[in-house]
Amino acid sequence: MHEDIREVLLSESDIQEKVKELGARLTKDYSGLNPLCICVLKGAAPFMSDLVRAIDTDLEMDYMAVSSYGASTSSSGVVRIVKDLDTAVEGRHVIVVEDIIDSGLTLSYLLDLLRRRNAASVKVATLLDKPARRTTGLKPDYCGFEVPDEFVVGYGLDYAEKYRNLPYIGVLKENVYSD
Ligand SMILES: O=P(O)(O)OC[C@H]1O[C@H](OP(=O)(O)OP(=O)(O)O)[C@H](O)[C@@H]1O
Ligand code: HPA
Repeated sequence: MHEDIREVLLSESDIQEKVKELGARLTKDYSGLNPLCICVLKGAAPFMSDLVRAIDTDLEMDYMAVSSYGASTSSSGVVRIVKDLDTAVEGRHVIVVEDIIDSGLTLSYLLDLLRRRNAASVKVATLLDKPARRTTGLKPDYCGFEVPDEFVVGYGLDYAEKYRNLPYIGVLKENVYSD
């Protein structure tokens, strides 16, 4: 285990088992629909990469990067597109793939945008959901795990760009924040 981690919340095998389960549900729901899976960079990249390999039907992949104006997404709710999609979403069945939904503001913005672009359907698949912090009415359609109101890292999730490569999800030791 990494020396900065206080506690592992979800082990590598917990995550991989859940990814298989979500992949099986998505296979059933999207067979024949050629869905467009949209990865919200950077955090969702490991989940997206594992999830698409657990989906056994034709699909396409695209990537979007967003960032908040000013202090933080959670306070302003204003989101800027840093990298837009290469694919036209009009008429497509879209699955937005996220690592975590916290306040829900990033996703609310993205869902609005995709609906305005006339996607045939827009659903959300997230590995983690932190409902305690939600400021919007947003609920994921496919969710791996609910997590408590703690800052989590690993499997794509970072603190100051670190820990994204951990194969598990954990909570940092207090001294990491003060160092
Ligand atoms: O529900 P919210 O409060 O909007 O928070 C969730 C968003 O925050 C994280 O991204 P972040 O902006 O940290 O970028 P990253 O994926 O590049 O780490 C995460 O990947 C979600 O996109
Ligand atoms: O708990 C979290 N960890 C990392 N990034 C995040 N972005 C929103 N919530 C989190």
